[in-house]
Amino acid sequence: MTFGQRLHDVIGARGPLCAGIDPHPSLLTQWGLDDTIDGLRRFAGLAAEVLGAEAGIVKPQSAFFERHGSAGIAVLEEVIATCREAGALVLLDVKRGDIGSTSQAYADAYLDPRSPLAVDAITVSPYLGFGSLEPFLTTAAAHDAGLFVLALTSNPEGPQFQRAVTEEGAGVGATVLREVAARNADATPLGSVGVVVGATVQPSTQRLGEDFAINGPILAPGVGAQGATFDDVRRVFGASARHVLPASSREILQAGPDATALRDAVRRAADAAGELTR
Ligand SMILES: O=C(O)c1cc(=O)[nH]c(=O)n1[C@@H]1O[C@H](COP(=O)(O)O)[C@@H](O)[C@H]1O
Repeated sequence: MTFGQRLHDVIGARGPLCAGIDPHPSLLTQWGLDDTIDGLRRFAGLAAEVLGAEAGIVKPQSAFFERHGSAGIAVLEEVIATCREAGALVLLDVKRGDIGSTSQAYADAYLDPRSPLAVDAITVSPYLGFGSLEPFLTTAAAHDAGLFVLALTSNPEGPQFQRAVTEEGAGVGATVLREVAARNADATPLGSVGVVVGATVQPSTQRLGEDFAINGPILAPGVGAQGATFDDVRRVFGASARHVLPASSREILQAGPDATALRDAVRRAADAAGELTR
């Protein structure tokens, strides 16, 4: 079953919320935990158990695990397993992208089911050119995994490059959207190649040819801590909002460490996200 098919099914069953697991040191402190491997294990363990049982998609942020070294990566492996056993798809946020031969090694690390870090999908960066993503695209297709290509990111610095115009006269972000749409042509019910477009972006650039009808999923981070709301998702994406995975990390996680409060927070977010598909 392709990633697009699995995603379509999980959205039908649980809704489109993408709940992030970002073990920020400040959140560990807020949960009464130390910024140590033990603190990370307890934080991420509870988050994976609760979010994995409620959200359709869970998105661990790799850097917050990597900063604890190899023991942190081992916790990430446990988080991936817990979420998948609980029925969620795991989208690992690693934002990889390199020359083709190196990208192949990254693709093997995250998309080949034989790897201990294999997940359902990862985030990738097209800064080395869309063609540099070919090893990711081929490997993802071979293993029924998914990709989310950065297009118009949620951070305020993004437009400097992403709204620049290429030699062909299109916006850089629009070019990413177009390339992804071509990859998803003919896929049913949903393509396996997604894009990242922040829920915070200003919908001012239709003149650069941005078209969100990519026949694939649109990851929209920025809901909550970065100031965007679920209403913003509807406003930014219009008719394409039903293919959007609104993503929120800190806003949900700060409800812990009480498991019931955390569960309530993710359910509230999942309900609001579900409204977008109606
Ligand atoms: O690829 C991402 O996940 C991502 C892309 C983007 O444009 N903006 C963005 O915030 N993210 C990630 O989404 C998460 C947002 O976290 P919160 O701001 O706490 O909800 C972080 O892990 C970011 O690294």
